[in-house]
Amino acid sequence: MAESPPVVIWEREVRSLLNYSELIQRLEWALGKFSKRDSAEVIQPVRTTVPLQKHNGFFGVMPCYMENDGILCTKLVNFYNRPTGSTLPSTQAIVMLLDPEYGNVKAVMNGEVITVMRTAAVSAISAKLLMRTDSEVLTILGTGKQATSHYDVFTEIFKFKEVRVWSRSKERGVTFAGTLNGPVTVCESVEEAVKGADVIVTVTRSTEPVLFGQWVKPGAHIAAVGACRPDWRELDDTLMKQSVVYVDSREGAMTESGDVVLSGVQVFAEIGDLINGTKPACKEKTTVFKSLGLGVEDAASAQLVYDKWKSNVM
Ligand SMILES: NC(=O)C1=CN([C@@H]2O[C@H](COP(=O)(O)OP(=O)(O)OC[C@H]3O[C@@H](n4cnc5c(N)ncnc54)[C@H](O)[C@@H]3O)[C@@H](O)[C@H]2O)C=CC1
Ligand SMILES: O=C(O)C1=NCCCC1
Repeated sequence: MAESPPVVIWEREVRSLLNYSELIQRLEWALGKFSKRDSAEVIQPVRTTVPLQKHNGFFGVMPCYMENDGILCTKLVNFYNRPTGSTLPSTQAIVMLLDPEYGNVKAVMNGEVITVMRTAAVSAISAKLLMRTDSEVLTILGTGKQATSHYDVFTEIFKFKEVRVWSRSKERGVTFAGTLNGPVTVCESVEEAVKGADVIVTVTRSTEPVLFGQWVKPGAHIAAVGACRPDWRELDDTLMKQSVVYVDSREGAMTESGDVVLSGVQVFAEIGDLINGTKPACKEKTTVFKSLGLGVEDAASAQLVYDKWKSNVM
């Protein structure tokens, strides 16, 4: 019997099928499985990245197999360091869900929505586990797509008294603030934005440190999302060295994170270790969660989209 052609689930539909509360649950489940290093649970190599030198970008391939759950998936993602003012997209992605037994592609999905939402949801998981319970001030550095998704999930699941944003251009900061569903303070400098902040999200395309340890309040939690190449930085050595460092994947961090590799710090634990209860959450210390993005996050998110799509059509 010939298999059916893949279903195509595109941007608007993916967005309508995903919500942060279900996504967070699925991602906690997936990250916990990932950190068990049990090949029947998750096989997920570090992303293969091909440089697109001529276009100042990278092509990433992110496969993942969850045997016990029958989930086989890959994401193809292109990401670029576009010059300021470029109108070309900085990230493009598709996610493919396959049948592990038959081998066919079951679904092809828009990957940009999955990427922005799952990344923000994982940062929110890190904050749930690592920020102090009395946290009041959230700062977001960067005003792109990830800044929006991080604002959305952090304000949906936590109650901050103040949210601050910073962009290299004040004008962009003000424009960005106008797109959000709530009040934010637009700051002139990173130092002003992070002074006294309890939680700091870095979502820039910078390749040099933008956040310096001397400005960060002891005990703050930092979700560091940009700088996904081994020679790129968002955080300086001082901040890395004064923090307890958590990552999504140890192998990924040692291969892809300039903040980890170039500062020479030891990774303390994976977020999945916290979820599994095999490593402690050092909430009283300054904590950095270095996020790079994992195929297992895309696989869990895509399966959620597919399950919900199927339940709608049946
Ligand atoms: N950890 C993960 O799982 C993922 C990480 N990323 C990374 O997150 C970062 C943000 O992604 P998007 O919001 O999609 O990008 P975007 O292009 O939509 O926004 C980037 C932001 O960074 C700012 N920026 C650019 N160069 C800068 C510099 N030198 N210093 C300070 N700010 C600068 C831009 O003005 C803009 O506000 C990127 O580095 C991207 O590669 C993206 C997807 C997943
Ligand atoms: O996980 C992802 O997807 C990405 N991570 C870093 C760079 C852009 C895409």
